[in-house]
Amino acid sequence: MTEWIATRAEGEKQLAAFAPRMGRRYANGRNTDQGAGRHTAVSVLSPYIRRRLVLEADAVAAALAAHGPEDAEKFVQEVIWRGYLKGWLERRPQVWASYLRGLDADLAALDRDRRLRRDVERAISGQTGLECFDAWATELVEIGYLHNHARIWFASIWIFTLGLPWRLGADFFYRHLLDGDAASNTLGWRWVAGLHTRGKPYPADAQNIAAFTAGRFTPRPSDLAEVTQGLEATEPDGLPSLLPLRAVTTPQPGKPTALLITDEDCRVEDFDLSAIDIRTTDTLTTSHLRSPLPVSDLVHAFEAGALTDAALRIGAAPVTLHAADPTALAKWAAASGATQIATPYITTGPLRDFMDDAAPSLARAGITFCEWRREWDAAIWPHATAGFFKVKQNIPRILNQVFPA
Ligand SMILES: Cc1cc2nc3c(=O)[nH]c(=O)nc-3n(C[C@H](O)[C@H](O)[C@H](O)COP(=O)(O)OP(=O)(O)OC[C@H]3O[C@@H](n4cnc5c(N)ncnc54)[C@H](O)[C@@H]3O)c2cc1C
Repeated sequence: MTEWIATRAEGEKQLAAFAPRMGRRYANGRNTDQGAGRHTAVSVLSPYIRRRLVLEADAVAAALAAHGPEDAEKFVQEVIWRGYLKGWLERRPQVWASYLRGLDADLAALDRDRRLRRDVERAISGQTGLECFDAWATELVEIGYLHNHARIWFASIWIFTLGLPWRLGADFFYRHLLDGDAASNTLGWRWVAGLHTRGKPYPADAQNIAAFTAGRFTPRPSDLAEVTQGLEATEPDGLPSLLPLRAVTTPQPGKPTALLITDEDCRVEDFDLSAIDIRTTDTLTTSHLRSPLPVSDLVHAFEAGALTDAALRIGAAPVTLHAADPTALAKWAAASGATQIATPYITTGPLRDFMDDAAPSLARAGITFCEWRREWDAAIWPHATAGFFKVKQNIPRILNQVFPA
């Protein structure tokens, strides 16, 4: 089993080690899934980037410094793709809410339907008999990471060959991926299903799998379903309308403050902490909120390590709150005399939902919930209104905003 060290220092060490490979080598090799323990053509930085133990801006700066804008283009685009998906879901949080409703319905069906339960159990335990799929299911559970191409093939086979409900597959990923992220995961599955770029589902193809797994897997074409249409018909109303970005209240200097660290962003030292009057600092564990089903121990362990590291870096004792009762947040802040909670911006997903549930008790206790939003997000999200193309066109402007001359 891979040993994951969930610290900023480890993430930055891996970033530095991968920087020489962020140029043409990445562009040419990134689509090949070499298998567990051999993912050297991609960075495997996602568990760090997901928690901002490594910043997107630092990864992009390293690529540009080592290779220049032309050769680093692919790597830069992939990192910005993450920001695009995050921004897209910020502008359409209804898609997250409908995922949750659909997942509840799918889990209820799983309880009722013995055959569905058997088929899902076979899929997630790697016992379908389809060698590549079974190997990816095992890699995901044992290591907590899958190559991007494997995620795409796996999702396509889950939906179209095995005919299983897509949200149960997304939930399986979310419970096991160390980089599990509401936007990247939900929208990744929706993209494969033909719900993101509507009408363009992704068909897993036997030849393509053989070519891009370096021959490790050679499924027969007849093993895989021919995909003639996606799941668009399940959402006849199309995509919900675009909402404005959520307004943010920034922490006020001078007000007694409870500083909250979550695995949404484990680099609180980047914000001007000296300007605020911090009365208490705590970490909040939230990984269990990813799913109604149990979340992998690897995910919990990575979160615990990241939170401890984040607290120690700012000289705070890593005291841990557990996100269970939303009213506990107001009690925790009030006990220290704080009138505001300060934390890095919380994006659409389970933690945001928890904070929404906490809002009434915070209001009753006179506590303002405040967030810092990073320049990286502010630069990308306004462009994340439709397809990636619009963001891609604006990459020079985005980079100018993040790295002013
Ligand atoms: C069905 C499905 C589910 C996915 N679920 C997640 C998820 O929960 N969390 C997650 O971070 N990514 C997810 N992805 C996107 C992508 O697969 C991973 O980000 C990538 O494989 C991470 O590996 P890496 O760090 O080696 O990537 P690299 O290729 O080294 O890329 C560098 C960084 O760019 C970002 N990135 C690269 N490709 C993508 C992409 N396609 N979408 C979004 N960001 C990208 C990541 O932050 C990554 O760490 C999903 C993709 C699919 C198809």
